Amino acid sequence: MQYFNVMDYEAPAQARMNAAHWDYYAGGSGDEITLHANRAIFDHIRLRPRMLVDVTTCDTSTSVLGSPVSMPILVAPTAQHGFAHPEGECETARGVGQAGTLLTASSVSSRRLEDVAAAASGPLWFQLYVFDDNTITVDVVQRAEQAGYKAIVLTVDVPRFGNRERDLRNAFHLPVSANFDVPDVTKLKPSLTWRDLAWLKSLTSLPILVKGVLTGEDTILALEHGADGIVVSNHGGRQLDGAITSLEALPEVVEASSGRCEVYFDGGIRRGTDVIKALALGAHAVLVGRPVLWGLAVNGQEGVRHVLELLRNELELAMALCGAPTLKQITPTLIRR
Ligand SMILES: Cc1cc2nc3c(=O)[nH]c(=O)nc-3n(C[C@H](O)[C@H](O)[C@H](O)COP(=O)(O)O)c2cc1C
Ligand SMILES: O=C(O)C(=O)c1ccccc1
Repeated sequence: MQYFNVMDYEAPAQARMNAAHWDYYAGGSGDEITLHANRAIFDHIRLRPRMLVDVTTCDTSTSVLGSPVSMPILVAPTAQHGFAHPEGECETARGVGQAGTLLTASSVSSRRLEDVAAAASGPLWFQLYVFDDNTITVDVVQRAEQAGYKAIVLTVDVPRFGNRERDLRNAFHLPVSANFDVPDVTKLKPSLTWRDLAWLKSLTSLPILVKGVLTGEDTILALEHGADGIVVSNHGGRQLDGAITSLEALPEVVEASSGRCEVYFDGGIRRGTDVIKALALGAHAVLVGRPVLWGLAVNGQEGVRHVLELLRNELELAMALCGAPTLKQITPTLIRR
């Protein structure tokens, strides 16, 4: 089997995995309208390439909140990598490190955050879910800081767990996280508000990104409450079905941020040309969720590395064909109005 693009990993990953675990990874909420729209929207955005620019070398390297990475393509937090590989997030971390980029480790993982850090060779961010018991948050944030994670990514689009009908049909329940002793990880704190961001900031000196913002209004609130970065995301179509796609939301978030913080993007990235479109609309970098899990399931760290390397090579080619040999040259003029 040869893998020419990241989609080539999807069916082989499904074939290797338990069916209920596959559905958990693949699925969205409700009618999966937002899940599908996240992909479809990219087809409606067309590029305006420029010609006769010297593209002998196209440089994909950048830095994210100060950490150098080989490409503006990071790994999104996804729960329970143990469904895809016995070594779970430790194996993912090895592959991500080989690709020279950054892993956002989920709160809800098969391996402890300290073990993931020990396996990593590149920078890490820690994704935070807040549960009712504040002592869990205090403990996990301090441990992440201690273990060398470079930022906290607070996910704000799960006041309640989305309606994942595939999981209901499969009678699938998430196992406990290796990180903390919470019996039901889907019972997040529904009373969480912007004011808790200030409390979170008091717990750590790490920068805090807010993940799951889809409006200019919330971008302004996030910045007012001390956010150091935004991740535009609809949670891969797994929370509010019918929510706006991340790509549609991106311009208003970028505008509302008015250059005060780095704006990140996730949802539906499967091609280098998807990356260039998100960057042209103002994303500093993108995060990739499911394709990394496919690579992990098919071929462990090597699969993770290859999925990321495929995207990097496609981005590099797209830069050349757009006449944008540096990331700085990827601007809104690349997008048809
Ligand atoms: C199986 C799975 C588990 C996820 N778990 C988390 C999580 O623990 N925390 C979080 O903030 N987002 C989680 N997400 C959302 C991803 O971070 C990301 O927003 C989304 O997957 C991006 O879309 P993509 O899969 O199309 O690239 C999860 C997504 C998937 C598919
Ligand atoms: O499955 C998810 O998308 C997810 O983000 C999540 C939320 C709470 C617990 C475990 C995973």
